[in-house]
Amino acid sequence: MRATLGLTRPLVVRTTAVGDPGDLISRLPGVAPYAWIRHGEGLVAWGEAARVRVPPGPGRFAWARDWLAATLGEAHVDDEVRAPGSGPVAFGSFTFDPRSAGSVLVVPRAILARRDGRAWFTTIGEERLDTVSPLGDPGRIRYGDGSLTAPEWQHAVARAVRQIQSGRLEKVVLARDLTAVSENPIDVRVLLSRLARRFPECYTFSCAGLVGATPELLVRRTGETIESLVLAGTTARGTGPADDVARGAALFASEKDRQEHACAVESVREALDPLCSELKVPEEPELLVLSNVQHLASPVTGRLAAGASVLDVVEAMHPTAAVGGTPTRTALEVIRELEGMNRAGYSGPVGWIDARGDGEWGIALRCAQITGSRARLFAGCGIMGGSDPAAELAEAQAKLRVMQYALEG
Ligand SMILES: C=C(O[C@@H]1C=C(C(=O)O)C=C[C@H]1O)C(=O)O
Repeated sequence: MRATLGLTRPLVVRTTAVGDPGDLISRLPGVAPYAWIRHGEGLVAWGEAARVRVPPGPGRFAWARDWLAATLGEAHVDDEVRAPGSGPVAFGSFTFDPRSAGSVLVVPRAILARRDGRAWFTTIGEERLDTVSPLGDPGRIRYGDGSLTAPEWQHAVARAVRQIQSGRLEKVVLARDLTAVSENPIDVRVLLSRLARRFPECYTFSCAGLVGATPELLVRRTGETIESLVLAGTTARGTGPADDVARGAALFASEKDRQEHACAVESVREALDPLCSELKVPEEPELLVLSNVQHLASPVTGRLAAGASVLDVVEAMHPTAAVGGTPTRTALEVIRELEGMNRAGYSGPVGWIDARGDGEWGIALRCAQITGSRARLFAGCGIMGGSDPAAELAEAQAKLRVMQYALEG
């Protein structure tokens, strides 16, 4: 059930305060990096003190929680920082579909972190900071169709629209994939630095080969406080400032996008309400402008009623209607029927949790699964009764450009 990778048990963990480490990503020593960075703050990590595949099924989050409790609970921890993300941390990626294999939790051997002007370094066993290997450029990239060609995917969108119009469901998110092969092996660190530079307001992440920059925070838990940023409703960036503003205004005025957004917000409210003594959901969304697209966004905050860890909250929330649909169960069926692919970790929860139960988890969007010199890129769109398949394809392509940029520079 669990791999100890040659380390003695219990894990011996030490966190020490360090001076400003500079750019966190440039401190990653080599292959298989872990990362969670926004505006230059967050965690980078490497090595594996413990790693586990989480078995698929409805009880997967509870299983992961038990594994974590057993692994981190018995650790000997010397933590002079005592902040969210100090001491031992597990990075994780869960598949979108509870039936799919591929969910994983990893406790790295070394974690370098910065938050609110403090920096620290956590080690499990003998790990040092000084072994950065040279970065490798992926070279030329060749793209190929994923599971469906563009016309096939548009056809799937049209079928979803008909199902919505017939009353089977209200909203469904349909995604597509694209394959890429690079000339040289892909150095994840190169992708991470490009993403963090171009999308500073997104969460640039890396966990077990799943790499991306997501704008969507599923949940951050800091003690009793939780925060979430719900996104749904998208338009392209304009050709200039005036066009940008006009497109943003049109997004706000679009009945279809407002309704699509309302479905996502409602799903988050329903999931969080039973866990919270206080929950603030804005009445009106705001606009989140990224370098490739603009989204309707609703920042939600809450106070947890009783001792739920961030993973408990993730369990209650996933999948929100930002990536599944409304109603959830029917949307999952329609996704399985129409998408023709396994989403794997795309649109699943990705993030980290510490031994106190604090952590940050995003929805794995604008991402790719990287294996050697191959990448599988993903993007999806919320489909409503009034959706136009060609417009949805264009939106998916705009979202795919995030990872195309990361690969090509
Ligand atoms: C599904 C994706 O994005 C989601 C869908 C959105 C939409 O349809 O408007 C917007 C943001 C995300 O919640 C994706 O990026 O792949």
